[in-house]
Amino acid sequence: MSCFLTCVRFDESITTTDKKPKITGSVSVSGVTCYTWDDVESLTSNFSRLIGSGGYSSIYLARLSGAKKAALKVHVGSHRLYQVFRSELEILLRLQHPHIVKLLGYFDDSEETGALLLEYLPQGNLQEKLNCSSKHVLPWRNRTAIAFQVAQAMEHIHEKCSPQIVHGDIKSSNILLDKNLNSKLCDFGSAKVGFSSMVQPSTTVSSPRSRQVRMVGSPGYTDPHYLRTGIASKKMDMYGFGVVVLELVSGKEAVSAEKGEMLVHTAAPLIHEICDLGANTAEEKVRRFLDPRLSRDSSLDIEEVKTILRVAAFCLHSPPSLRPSASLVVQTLVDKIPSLTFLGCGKDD
Ligand SMILES: Nc1ncnc2c1ncn2[C@@H]1O[C@H](COP(=O)(O)OP(=O)(O)OP(=O)(O)O)[C@@H](O)[C@H]1O
Repeated sequence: MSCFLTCVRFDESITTTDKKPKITGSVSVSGVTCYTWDDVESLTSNFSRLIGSGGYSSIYLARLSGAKKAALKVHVGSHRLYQVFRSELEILLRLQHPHIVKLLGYFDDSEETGALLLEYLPQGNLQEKLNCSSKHVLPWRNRTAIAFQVAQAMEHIHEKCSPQIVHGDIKSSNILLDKNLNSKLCDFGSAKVGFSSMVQPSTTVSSPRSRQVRMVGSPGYTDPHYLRTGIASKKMDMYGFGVVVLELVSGKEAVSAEKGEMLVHTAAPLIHEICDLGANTAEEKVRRFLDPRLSRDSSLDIEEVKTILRVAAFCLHSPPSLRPSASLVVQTLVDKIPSLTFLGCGKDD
C-alpha cells in the first residue's frame, strides 16, 4: 500500500480570492492529492455546508479550482472511525470504474482523523430520489439503467479487480446519482478485501454483560445467511442488490418508515410466484407491486418489470449458492432489457 500513499509536494494556489489560505496539497503517485487540515478547512469553507451524514462520517460540500464541486467525507473522533477511513481509502485507491465514486484526494493525521475528497454527485442518493415527494418521478428507463450500472460496479469489484472486493453494504443510500441520473456506488467503509471475508457479525441484542447495542449491516438489506454465519461473501452483496431492485420497482423503502415492515417480506408472495412462473406471472399482480407513480410513464414496459423482478427474486434466494453472480445479472439485463442499449449502457460502459 505504501507506494500508493507516497506524496510529492507541490505549491499551487487553487483559491479564487487572495484572502483565502492557499491549498498546499501534494499529489500522490496514484494521482490522488494528499491535503493538510488547513487545506480541508479551506476547501469546505470551514465545513459550512453539510450535504450528507452516515453512521461513520459527515459529508461536506467542497470547492476545487474553477468552482468545481467535490464532496468531503470526514471521519473524526475515534480510532475505530479512523480505521474505517483507512480501510475505505485503501480500497478507493485501487478502484477506477465509471460507476464507482471517484477518489480525488484525502487528509490523514495517522491517528484519529481522516477525510476523503470524492467527486460530487449532484442528484444525491437513490433512496432520497425514490422517496422524494417532488413531481419529478424517476422514470422507468432510468431505474433499469441504475440497476444495470450498479450490477456493473459490483461485477467490477467482485470479478474484475485483484484482489477481489466485497462491498458489504449495498443499499439505495450508497448509490449516488450524477446530473444525468447515472449511478455511482459509494461507501466502501464496510468492504472486505480478498478471501479474508469471514467476520463476526455484531449482535443486535444487548447482552447482560454488555449494555451496548450494535447493528448488523443496514436494516432491510442484510443477508439472513450472513446474520446466521458471519460469512461475508459476494453473495451477500447480491442480496442487497435484490432489495435495491425491489425499491426501484415499487418505489417503497427497504423498511417502511410508517409500519416498520421490511420490503422483502411484503414482496415475498410475488417473489415466490415470479420464481415459479417467470413471464407467466399475472400482470395484474406485478402492477399492484409497481410504484403507482410510474403508471403514466411512457418508458414503462411490464415485461421488463417481470424480468428485473425475476433477477431480484434470484438474488434474494435464501441459500447464497442459488444467487447469481454480478456478471450473470449484467448479462441477463443486457439480453432481456433492450432499452438499456438505447441509453448507451453496454458491456464496455
Ligand atoms: N460524493 C458524494 N456526492 C454527493 N453526496 C454524497 C457523496 N458521498 C456521500 N454523499 C451523501 O452522504 C450520504 C452518506 O454517505 P456515506 O454512505 O458514504 O457515509 P457513511 O458514514 O459511510 O454512511 P453509512 O451509515 O451508510 O455507513 C450519502 O447517502 C449521500 O447522501
